[in-house]
Amino acid sequence: MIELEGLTKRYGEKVAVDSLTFTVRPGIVTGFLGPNGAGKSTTMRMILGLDHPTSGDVRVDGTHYDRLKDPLTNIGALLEAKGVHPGRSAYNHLLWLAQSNGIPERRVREVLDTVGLTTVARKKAKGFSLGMGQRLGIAAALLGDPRILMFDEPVNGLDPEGIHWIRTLMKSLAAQGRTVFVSSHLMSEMALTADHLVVIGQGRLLADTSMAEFIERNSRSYVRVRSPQRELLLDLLHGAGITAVDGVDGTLEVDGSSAETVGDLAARSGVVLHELSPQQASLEEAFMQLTAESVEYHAHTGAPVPPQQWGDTWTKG
Ligand SMILES: Nc1ncnc2c1ncn2[C@@H]1O[C@H](COP(=O)(O)OP(=O)(O)OP(=O)(O)O)[C@@H](O)[C@H]1O
Repeated sequence: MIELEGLTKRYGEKVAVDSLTFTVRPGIVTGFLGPNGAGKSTTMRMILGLDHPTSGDVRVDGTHYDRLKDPLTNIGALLEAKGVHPGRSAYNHLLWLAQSNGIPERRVREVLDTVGLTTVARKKAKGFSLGMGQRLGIAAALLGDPRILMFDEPVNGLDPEGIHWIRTLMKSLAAQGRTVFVSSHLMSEMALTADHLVVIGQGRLLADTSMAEFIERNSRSYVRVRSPQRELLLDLLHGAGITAVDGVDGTLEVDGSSAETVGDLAARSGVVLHELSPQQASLEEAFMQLTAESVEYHAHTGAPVPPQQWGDTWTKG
């Protein structure tokens, strides 16, 4: 479990992390989302004791990180896929980490196998691709068999097979009862991986909710209808008190009504339909729109969007 309480980090005038209070629980994958510069990496660095909070507190399984004995056996983290001496092989990098944390050498071979780097284990890290570097970072996080795992943008640089692999890995680690905390700015990726979401914007907490609740609140569902008798259909819908708006290519988008209701209504009046399909707007669209709005606002006025405003839009959908 990771517990944050009023966690705050200022860099001069800049408030990078602003009074964050939330708990990351075991047994599930918790996604940590927010646009670029929202404060995700700074928060993760404070969890690992790499940055000191200006105020507030953060605990890893009830203890401050710097009081953990052999920290790799409590919490494993992938922060950025650098931190590896370029002249050192993957094997030696992991061996060095293992020895400094009291971890047996056989574990090095196990994690290399888990991440699929066994065949290149003796190659120097400087020849590694971005994806291989990510896998090595993940191997290091797994080395101490920790109960808590934290990944900062783990799919960066991975190909589709690699993305699928890390998604499956995170879910299986959570299914083993571990705490899995993973940051991303990609809503679509999180929708496939996370059970719970913590969303921040400009350092502040905007949402701390289950994925199911988040989807229900933020994805718009509607029925797309296409008819050669569009005006007649519109009159029918309005007459029945059903709202429809213009969609793409002459279609209508009907909110708050089922496909069955619209189909029955049209059939009773002999209106021909060429399409009748339930639609669900993706969470990625909602996330991109909110992010884009905030970026655009910055560009036009130079004034930051108050995080609460973003949060209100976000949570009310
Ligand atoms: N060492 C530092 N000195 C000054 N400002 C910093 C420092 N580290 C981070 N910041 C600022 O704090 C804010 C939060 O940055 P952070 O890297 O935590 O965001 P992020 O959500 O991880 O972004 P990204 O998705 O782009 O990685 C940004 O405005 C960043 O410029």
